Amino acid sequence: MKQKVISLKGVWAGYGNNNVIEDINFSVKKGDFVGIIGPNGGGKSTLLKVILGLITPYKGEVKVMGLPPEEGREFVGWVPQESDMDRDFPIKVLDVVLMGRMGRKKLLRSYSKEDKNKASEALEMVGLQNIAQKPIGEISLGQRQRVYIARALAKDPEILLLDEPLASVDPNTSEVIYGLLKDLNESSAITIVMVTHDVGAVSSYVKSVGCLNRKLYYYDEKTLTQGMIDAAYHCPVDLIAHGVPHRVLPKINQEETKR
Ligand SMILES: Nc1ncnc2c1ncn2[C@@H]1O[C@H](COP(=O)(O)OP(=O)(O)OP(=O)(O)O)[C@@H](O)[C@H]1O
Repeated sequence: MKQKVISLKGVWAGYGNNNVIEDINFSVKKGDFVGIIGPNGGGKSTLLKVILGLITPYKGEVKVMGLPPEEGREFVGWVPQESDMDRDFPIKVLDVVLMGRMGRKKLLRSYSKEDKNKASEALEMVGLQNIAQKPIGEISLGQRQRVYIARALAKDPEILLLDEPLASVDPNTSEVIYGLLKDLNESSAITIVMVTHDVGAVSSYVKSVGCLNRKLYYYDEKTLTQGMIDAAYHCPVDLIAHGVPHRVLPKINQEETKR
């Protein structure tokens, strides 16, 4: 049986008195590619932060690589949501990727030759080695997203967590990046958990899916049922998006849609 690399048991978490996610029971096996979808404010980012140990749950247990998340995140590459950045900030693409190496040791230190090699390899993996010396503010949004993925890969992660990596990226670039993630998952056996609003991408690229709206509807299967979607969104959502038909949606069972 494949090793569980992430495991959450009876996890409740939120901010102050605002409980956001409820009774989450969820595990991810090595080599899986999990897509997490759900409505705005449903708690998707919160779930990722719990896995990273950035938020301590009110109750329940979280393990990453069999360790408490603060220790397990040593093995996790993290691609956060694109945030506003100062385009004039004088930092080069390679410097951004090198930052991924800092997470490996708690102490600040200067970069070693190995760090520099790993950063260059990561840039090569995302096809951007040719712009290593460009200022980060001068590249496109799609390239920047690939740089952030390279920063996560520079850490040599076992697990990659991505929070809507392709929000506001054009469809062609999205396809390239999803293809890259699929390849990393298949050829480098990196386990991936990706939050996305892109149901079409979920249907084409991931191996298992979950819907999160305070509660997680996840059955460790390749199929996403209309029942799961309706339960999470509390309203019918058309799964057949972006012209990608029936990849994950089995024939809708009338009984299930009524549930
Ligand atoms: N730092 C914070 N402090 C207080 N409340 C927060 C904080 N971050 C998120 N929340 C609240 O927690 C709830 C869930 O937010 P979260 O970002 O996890 O949802 P999400 O599913 O990722 O949403 P989206 O799809 O819009 O990114 C929201 O009501 C949000 O306002």
